Amino acid sequence: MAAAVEIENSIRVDNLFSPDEQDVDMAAEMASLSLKTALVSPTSEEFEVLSETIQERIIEGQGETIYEIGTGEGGAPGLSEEDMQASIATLTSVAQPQNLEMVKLRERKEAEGIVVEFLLRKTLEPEDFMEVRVAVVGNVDAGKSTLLGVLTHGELDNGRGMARQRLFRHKHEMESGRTSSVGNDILGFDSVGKVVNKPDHGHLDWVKICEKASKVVTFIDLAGHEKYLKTTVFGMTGHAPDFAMLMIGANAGVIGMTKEHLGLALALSVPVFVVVTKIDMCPANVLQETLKMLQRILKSPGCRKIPVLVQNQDDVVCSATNFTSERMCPIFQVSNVSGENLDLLKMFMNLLTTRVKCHPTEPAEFQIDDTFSVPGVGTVVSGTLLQGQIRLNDTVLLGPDALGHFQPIIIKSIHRKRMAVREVRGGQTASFALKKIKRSSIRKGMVLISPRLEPKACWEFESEILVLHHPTTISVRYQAMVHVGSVRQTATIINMTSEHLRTGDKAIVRFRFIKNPEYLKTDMKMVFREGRTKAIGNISKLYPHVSAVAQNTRQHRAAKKAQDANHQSHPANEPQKPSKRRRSRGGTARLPPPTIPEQGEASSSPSLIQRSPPNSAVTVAS
Ligand SMILES: Nc1nc2c(ncn2[C@@H]2O[C@H](COP(=O)(O)OP(=O)(O)OP(=O)(O)O)[C@@H](O)[C@H]2O)c(=O)[nH]1
Repeated sequence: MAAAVEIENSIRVDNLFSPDEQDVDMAAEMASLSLKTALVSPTSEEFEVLSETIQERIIEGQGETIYEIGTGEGGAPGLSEEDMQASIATLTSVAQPQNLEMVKLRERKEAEGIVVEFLLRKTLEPEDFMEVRVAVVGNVDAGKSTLLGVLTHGELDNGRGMARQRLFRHKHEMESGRTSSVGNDILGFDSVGKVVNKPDHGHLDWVKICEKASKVVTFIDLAGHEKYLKTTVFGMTGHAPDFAMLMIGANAGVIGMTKEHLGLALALSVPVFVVVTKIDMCPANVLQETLKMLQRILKSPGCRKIPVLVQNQDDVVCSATNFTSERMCPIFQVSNVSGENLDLLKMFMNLLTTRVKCHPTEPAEFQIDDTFSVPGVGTVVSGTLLQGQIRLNDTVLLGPDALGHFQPIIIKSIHRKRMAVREVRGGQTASFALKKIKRSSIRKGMVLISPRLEPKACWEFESEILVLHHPTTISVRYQAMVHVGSVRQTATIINMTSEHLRTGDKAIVRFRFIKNPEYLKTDMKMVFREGRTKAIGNISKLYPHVSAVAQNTRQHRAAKKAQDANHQSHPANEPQKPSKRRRSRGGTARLPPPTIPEQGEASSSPSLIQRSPPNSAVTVAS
């Protein structure tokens, strides 16, 4: 018996300290894969490991990856023509059984031969496609709507607003030539990166695009005019863009709302690329001036970006593959009239991948950015699935309502870009038809959420904020609009770590929503604004809403008593009751108006990113 134990133990010890043969083999195969000649003539085991590695990379890249041949250990980069052909043949035999299309992106000469990069992209089912969301921002007349018209409809502009006509949604937009609402346009790429948009008499069939596409880029076209800034902020927070495309007219340069929009993208940590338009009508010296100014702003301590002028396909591959790092800022120079460099921009968009990493096992979380009542279908909500997966007939929780409650609801049907599908994954936008619910009981900012998350709504939250601009000072009881995800609601400052806040000041501030409790999470980015007053922040603490029943427990009464005693010295921190006069008028409970009147709202006041302390993420020397 004792001997048996000894033997058993010795086996265990052996196992612990010396890897078994299989592990040794595996390690050797992995090591051989890092050689630059790994694909020239792999053994069957090495081939197996290569297949698995590529499969993992495709899953990680949500359907695609870029593979470089000719670099690695074993000497200076580059392979002979013969070795390169053998390597490409190996990669092809790995790709084919996995249903991967191979597209050569670029080839370069190195010290010992050539290096080639391939895009490997999975051919998806007709009802599936990868998704990337790009928010389009920039000053009025920068050419935003025109560029989207040209990209999505494949016809150049005439310089007098022809291309944008296809995108305007309202009569007043047709007449004024100005975008006023958040618009969506899509550009589909097939598995080899060709554009699949084929307008039929000027009309785009989204379902056809999605069926043919492996990747669909959704443009969130945001208004350039200052009076629509509220809509623009909502587009940047509520539509969860992966990237922001900042458009600048070459002639006009960095003017008006350009810095404001750049600052917004920086504040929300959305990677930015710049498109300078109208190069066909801009004198060379003016274009140089615009580029110089732009580069100076991007490199300034507040932005700390690395501007990269994209001039050829090499630059495109290089900037697209490094773009997810927020530091890099590719700059394109295009003309919507002559079409110059539009192919580079399209190639870049084809290579972008969503920043949301999807783990289907995570509990679902969907933020609602719009609601509809569709005849014959019923109530429909649209928005973005931030994590997890939602399938047809799933039961999810909808909320919070005015009392902070969430109610179970069944998903009746799902559309992605107007196409009926059976499921949605994290990072994708969708519309859901919901069973047994009136549209009027749903508001933007509500969520559909997995019951596993046991969601709680909150009236109050704490945020570390930085004031980007305020003409005077902000104090307790100040009210302004809070934007967090698709939540857009006025909130009141009920206390903060400083007595007053001026432009450039930082503080921890406790807010209270005035109308409804909301579903929030810590670390969400928020924008707090009223007119030109703006602050940005990171939510650091939530005060979950406690229902009336729960509030009546003995512990809660005791806690409340203690809190009341505390608040006696700070009456301003009390949640407010409506005044008698308001109650008699049937008014809702609101806190008094801001103590600081809005002054000096002249258009010359500093922009969002002009004044903030050094090292803050958004200080830009103008
Ligand atoms: N010559 C030339 N004209 C252009 C180019 N791009 C746009 N335009 C013209 O510039 C004008 C303004 O373009 P829009 O696309 O409406 O500008 P926008 O940025 O969408 O403006 P808002 O919707 O108000 O924010 C139109 O008359 C376009 O025809 C270009 O590359 N070259």
